[in-house]
Amino acid sequence: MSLPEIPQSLIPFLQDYLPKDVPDRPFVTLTYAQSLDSRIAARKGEQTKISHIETKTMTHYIRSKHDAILVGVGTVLADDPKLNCRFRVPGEAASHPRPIIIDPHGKWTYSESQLRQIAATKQGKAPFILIDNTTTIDLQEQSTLEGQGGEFVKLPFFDNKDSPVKNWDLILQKLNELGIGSVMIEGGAKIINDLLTAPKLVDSLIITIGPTFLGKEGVEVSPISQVSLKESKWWQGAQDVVLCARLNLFYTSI
Ligand SMILES: NC(=O)C1=CN([C@@H]2O[C@H](COP(=O)(O)OP(=O)(O)OC[C@H]3O[C@@H](n4cnc5c(N)ncnc54)[C@H](O)[C@@H]3O)[C@@H](O)[C@H]2O)C=CC1
Ligand SMILES: Nc1nc(O)c(N)c(N[C@@H]2O[C@H](COP(=O)(O)O)[C@@H](O)[C@H]2O)n1
Repeated sequence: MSLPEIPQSLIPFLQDYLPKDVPDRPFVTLTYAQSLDSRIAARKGEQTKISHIETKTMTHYIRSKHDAILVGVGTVLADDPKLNCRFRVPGEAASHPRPIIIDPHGKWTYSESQLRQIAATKQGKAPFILIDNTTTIDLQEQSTLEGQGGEFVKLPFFDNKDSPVKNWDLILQKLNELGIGSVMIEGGAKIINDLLTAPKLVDSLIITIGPTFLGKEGVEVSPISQVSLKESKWWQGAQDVVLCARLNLFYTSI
């Protein structure tokens, strides 16, 4: 499916929040779509459409500006996503980000995924799958993945079981070594909640808010502690609003 043109007013609106060079790690954009009651899915393990076609196109425009797109294993298991870029500038080739999947225990089977089909048909890139050093890799899976240009990448995740931020330092350092200059992090909830409290690691925050309540069974985004934002601004579309902001280093109370 190809997407319609992006609303022209979104281009200047997003400009200051798109990747630039940052020292020693990739530029990090945290971006997702949520309901009015801060849910990103209606139920655990379920994919829920929140974005209007306008803001979906925006997401793909943002994908086109990043070297990589990262999600957790909970998201690939629930959504079986494509993680490619379906936004086209007329006359230009597609600019697909590299999918990065965090799957320390090796729970996801790449060969059965939609991502495999996407890579096989050159509609996107094969992923880099980040697993723990101690996790055994299935040789057939490895051969399928590597044959398409993807990789299993080992990291000592389990050494930092109680410190998601330490793991994020490792992840971003590894992406830097892999030549990734910018990464768009789409979720899911665990990752978003962790990163909302890591202002030193997140350069831009872009949230789409749709006019819906997903209810108490929904997958909630709510960081463990208070988080305040700076440089925030809003865009109003036909259905959704979009917030661009940056994370404040310290919570500022009134
Ligand atoms: N509306 C939206 O924009 C989006 C919605 N979603 C939804 O979110 C839900 C999935 O969210 P979750 O279940 O929270 O899963 P998740 O996608 O955040 O994955 C969590 C898992 O990833 C691994 N992981 C993540 N960070 C790690 C770290 N720093 N170190 C080691 N391992 C790490 C762990 O195995 C963890 O259990 C799905 O229902 C999906 O549809 C996902 C992305 C965007
Ligand atoms: N921007 C946005 N709006 C929604 O309504 C969503 N449910 C999501 N979900 C994210 O997009 C991924 C699906 O990507 P593909 O279309 O398959 O490429 C999904 O895995 C979530 O990360 N995003």
